[in-house]
Order: sequence, then structure tokens, then C-alpha cells
Amino acid sequence: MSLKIGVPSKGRLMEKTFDWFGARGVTMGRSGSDREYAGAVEGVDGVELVLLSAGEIPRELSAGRIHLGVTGSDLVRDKLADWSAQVAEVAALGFGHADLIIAVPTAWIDVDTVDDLDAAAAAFRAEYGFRLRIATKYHRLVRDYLTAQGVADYQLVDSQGATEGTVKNLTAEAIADITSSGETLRANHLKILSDGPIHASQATLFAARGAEWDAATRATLAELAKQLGVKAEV
Ligand SMILES: Nc1ncnc2c1ncn2[C@@H]1O[C@H](COP(=O)(O)OP(=O)(O)OP(=O)(O)O)[C@@H](O)[C@H]1O
Ligand SMILES: O=P(O)(O)OC[C@H]1O[C@H](OP(=O)(O)OP(=O)(O)O)[C@H](O)[C@@H]1O
Repeated sequence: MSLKIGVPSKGRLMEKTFDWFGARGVTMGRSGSDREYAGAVEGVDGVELVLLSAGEIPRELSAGRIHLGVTGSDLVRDKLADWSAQVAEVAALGFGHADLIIAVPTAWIDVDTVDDLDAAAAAFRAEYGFRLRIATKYHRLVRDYLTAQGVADYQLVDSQGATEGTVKNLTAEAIADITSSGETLRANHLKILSDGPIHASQATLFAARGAEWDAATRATLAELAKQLGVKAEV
């Protein structure tokens, strides 16, 4: 059986993933045209490339349909319950850095921390009769974080894109989203709570604990890990 490795098929992580492996002597590329989601790996025998959306890689790892996968550490933590029981972190790849943060309108001069947000949420509910809305696609990470911080008087509203626009559009009062340059937040008159990020994400190589690891795939993993200069234990 060959070892299946899932890598992002497009978007901001794809090229840098190819570069990271290429710099270590493992060449990845699409096998056909730009539109074909099949790929080839050269440099280590027995590795099969599977091109997938970054957002789907956590689920494919969890199901054991791929042995290894590259995606953002934020996506694995958010999409998988008890993620570390399902996947092992093999290597942080040093690119795709982005912080998952909570942001509120710049005009909220009394709100700078999560504690302030907690107070504002209570006041909001008293005044408007419904819970303050936080727009996000990171439901698990945000919920776990706010629970740990003792914040309960809020509701999450789902936003799968253009999340910073929800405040202006009056569908949320605050947002929780990924930021890297901060440009999108600034452009939408939002400021980050000062407590630090919920999660500092980067592209990471994961191994699926539940994939079928037979003697052949284990041998391929050992060879690949040696070539990449990483330690891989599943
Ligand atoms: N502005 C940004 N700068 C750097 N990294 C980012 C930024 N926004 C998101 N990311 C990271 O990129 C990863 C997601 O990549 P991308 O947006 O290309 O995938 P996706 O939205 O899942 O794409 P797809 O539509 O293929 O599923 C996440 O891990 C996220 O942390
Ligand atoms: O801090 P910045 O450098 O401005 O980047 C942050 C933006 O990048 C991501 O959006 P993406 O480009 O993936 O689009 P999306 O809104 O469709 O998620 C993220 O959701 C932010 O909106």
C-alpha cells in the first residue's frame, strides 16, 4: 500500500507546501493540467499525492483516508473534536502564519480585553434583550476559548467569509477571525482584543493516527521523515 499525503490543491498554502517539500528533495506537482486534482511525488518511493481543499484535510485525516496531510493548525483544532487524539503533529512548516483573534468596533472605547467584552455582553443583553453576536467560522475554537475565559453571555453566528463585514452589515456586534497583516480589520474599523490570540496558526504537517499503517507505509514514513529531517511518530 502506498502512503497517501494530502496537500492543499489551491489557495495560499499550496505553492508554499510544494516549495517546502521541494527544498528538502521531495518534488510535488500536479500530474496533469492545472485543473486536475491528481499529483505526483518524486524523491521518495511509495508516496501518493492527494490534492484537497485545505479545509477538508482535517476530515480526511480523521477518517484515515490519507496518512499525512498539510493544512493550517487552526483548521485541525477547529474541525476535529479532541484533535490530538486523532492526529499527530509531525512538523510546523514555518509559513501560513495567521492569528485567530476576537475583534470589536474601534468605537467601543471601553472594550479592550475579554473581561471588558464580558461586561459589554451583559450590558448588551440587558439593553437589547438578546445576546451579543460574534460572527465566525471557527465555532469550536471560539466557544472553547470563551468558556475557558468565563464568558457566556454571547451567541455565535456563522460566517464563512467576509466576516469583518458582518459588523457593518449589522448581523453581528463582534467577530472572531484569522488575521495576518491586520489590513482587513483596519479597513472595517475593528480592533483586536488585547489578551493575545486564541490560536497562532501556521501550516503544519499532520499524521493520521487512525489511518491504516501497515509495514510498507511505516517504512515509507520513516524514509520520508528522514528525507524531510523531521521526526514522525504515529
Ligand atoms: N490572511 C491570511 N494570511 C495567512 N494565512 C491565512 C490568512 N487567512 C487564512 N489563512 C490560513 O490559511 C489556511 C486556509 O487557507 P485557504 O484560505 O487557502 O483555504 P480554504 O479557505 O480552506 O480554501 P478552500 O476554499 O480551498 O477550502 C488557514 O489555515 C488559515 O489560517
Ligand atoms: O489580516 P489580513 O492580512 O487582512 O487577512 C485577513 C483576512 O484573510 C482571510 O480572508 P480570506 O482572504 O481567506 O477571505 P474570506 O473572507 O473569504 O475568508 C481572513 O478571513 C481575513 O478576512
